[in-house]
Amino acid sequence: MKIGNDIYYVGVNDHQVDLFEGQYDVPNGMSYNSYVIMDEKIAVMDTVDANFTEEWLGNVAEVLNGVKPDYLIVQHMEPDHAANIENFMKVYPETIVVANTKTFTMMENFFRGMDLEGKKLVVANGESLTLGKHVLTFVFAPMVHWPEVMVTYDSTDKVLFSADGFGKFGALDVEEDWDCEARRYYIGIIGKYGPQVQKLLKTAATLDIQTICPLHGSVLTENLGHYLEKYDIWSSYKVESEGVVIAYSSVYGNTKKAVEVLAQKLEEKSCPKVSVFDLARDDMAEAVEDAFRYGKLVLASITYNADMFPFMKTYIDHLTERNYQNRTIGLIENGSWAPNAAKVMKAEFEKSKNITWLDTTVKIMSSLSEENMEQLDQMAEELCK
Ligand SMILES: Cc1cc2nc3c(=O)[nH]c(=O)nc-3n(C[C@H](O)[C@H](O)[C@H](O)COP(=O)(O)O)c2cc1C
Repeated sequence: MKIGNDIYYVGVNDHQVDLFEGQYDVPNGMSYNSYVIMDEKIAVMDTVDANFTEEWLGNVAEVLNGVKPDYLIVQHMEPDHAANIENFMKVYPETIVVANTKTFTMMENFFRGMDLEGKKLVVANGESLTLGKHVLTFVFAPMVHWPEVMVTYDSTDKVLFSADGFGKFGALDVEEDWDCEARRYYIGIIGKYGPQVQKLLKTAATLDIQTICPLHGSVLTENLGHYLEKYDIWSSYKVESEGVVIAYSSVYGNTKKAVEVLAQKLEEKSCPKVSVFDLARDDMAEAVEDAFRYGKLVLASITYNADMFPFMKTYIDHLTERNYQNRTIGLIENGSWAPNAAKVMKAEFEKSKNITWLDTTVKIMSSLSEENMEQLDQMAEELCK
């Protein structure tokens, strides 16, 4: 695939991956993107995952068509992109590896014994490399999402090679909505680093960008304002859409019943969107994604050894770890002798910024009482205000 005049896509699709980054379900697989810029000097942008060495080297060789590459530019050391640096250098030993100091340090640790003596070009933030027609400028983007990350701007074709930024789950041979899987990817993987992404967006706003080439997911060529706006919303922790997420943990079904009653009441009141998650069974990353997408959240948990249920604890950890803020939360607890889940769930958000708590907390003793039904009514009323 050709992008612009001299840029070629040489990435691969992965449909074998079981969990991406050890935790994310990727039903439509994953793509590991890599690009070749053919100019007077030839640059290869990043490598791919260790399971795709031959396929990727084949893609690169096809584009090179017998010519030797001059540079291998390494924007990010995470192994899904960087695993083949040594393999590449074995095939093309005269290549100069272009990276920043932090990247080279990580490279030494990942590839012990790889000798890059005389084959390193250490670049500084804002430094440029001229390939011929193409001038590449390196912009450091620490913690988007590792500390060594840099993105690369090609001012000739107005392309931003954005590393993991603007990436998504899903292989490129599967058609799917960008927003949904890019949001789940962003919130899950980069969500913690909103301020760093905001900083990068400010730099990006000063550049004339016509194409974004991320390391995962589609190359973005049209309507770039849409993607930039989404990244601005996500990285500033703003509410993206009106709606209520209800996340629950239930063993015997009574807390689940309360959640169903609440969801029905909200729908009767024409709540714009109600998104319900059983935290033991549904995709945790999607439940996290939706909590950041919508403005209101209800957490419903049984009391479990004077604490909340373990899946709920994990869920709240995922939220607070990613700086969950600027939102409204309501609580439903259940217990058969000393319900305590609401108190412990609330305490988890002590350090979270700008959380509004619903006045109504629903306290269930084993099964739903008439009073609980009224409380659920009040809760629905508050959520729909
Ligand atoms: C392992 C375990 C520990 C529990 N610990 C408590 C507890 O500390 N306090 C309490 O009031 N109930 C406790 N319960 C009882 C449940 O919270 C209670 O039965 C609740 O109504 C279950 O709701 P559900 O029908 O949605 O599963 C415990 C239950 C289990 C299985």
